[in-house]
Amino acid sequence: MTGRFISFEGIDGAGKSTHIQAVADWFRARGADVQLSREPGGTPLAEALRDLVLREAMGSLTEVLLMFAGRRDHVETVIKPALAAGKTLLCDRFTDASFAYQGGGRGLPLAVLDTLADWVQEGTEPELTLWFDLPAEQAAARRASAREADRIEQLDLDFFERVRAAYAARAAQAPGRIVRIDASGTVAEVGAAVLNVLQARYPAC
Ligand SMILES: Nc1ncnc2c1ncn2[C@@H]1O[C@H](COP(=O)(O)OP(=O)(O)O)[C@@H](O)[C@H]1O
Ligand SMILES: Cc1cn([C@H]2C[C@H](O)[C@@H](COP(=O)(O)OP(=O)(O)O)O2)c(=O)[nH]c1=O
Repeated sequence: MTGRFISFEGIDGAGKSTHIQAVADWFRARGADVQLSREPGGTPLAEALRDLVLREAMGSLTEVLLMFAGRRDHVETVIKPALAAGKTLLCDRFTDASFAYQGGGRGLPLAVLDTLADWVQEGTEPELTLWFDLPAEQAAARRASAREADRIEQLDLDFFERVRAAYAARAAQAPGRIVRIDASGTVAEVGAAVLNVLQARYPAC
């Protein structure tokens, strides 16, 4: 039995977390065994690494190695077993975030990221990625009224525009997997766009 692996991406404040629960409800209403997870994090070890990476000052290469170290543990101990058990695994961020943040934002060479992704994922890849796309300025305004900024969220608008551009480049390379959601509308409008994608993608559900 092989489950479904769906990831949620976008710059901080784009609205991923707001919509992931509705997607879980949509699949559950259709009989799926849904499991939610997130990166960085998703296992006790990876959550400990998340605390470090979002708080401690470090270089870009250290940052990406910690992201992929956590991802390896997550893939091995959570994602692969969930898919083997036929579950629908919804993950708040996955490897596209490393290409966007550490590749686009920090400027690390994409060849390094490709190698890390090959080693760490061993072919485990989302079948669908919902990319919540929003201008950096609008995302920053949403974040400002919602929460205190962590180490990465404190970076400037230019950083987040580079991250956004890197997501766009990833989407252009994987048009069958990554679906862009215009996240600039109201919560209801964005939610409707998400449901449209699900209905088109899983008509038999
Ligand atoms: N479409 C929207 N319009 C206005 N505010 C929104 C919208 N979607 C989410 N928000 C708010 O913006 C903030 C960030 O949303 P969140 O879902 O946490 O983003 P992310 O998980 O992508 O960082 C939250 O306070 C949320 O309530
Ligand atoms: C998975 C991943 C996340 N990140 C960053 C994006 C976010 O700024 C941060 C934490 O992600 P996230 O949990 O989505 O933050 P929030 O719920 O506060 O929006 O980690 C990377 O830089 N690289 C990665 O590979």
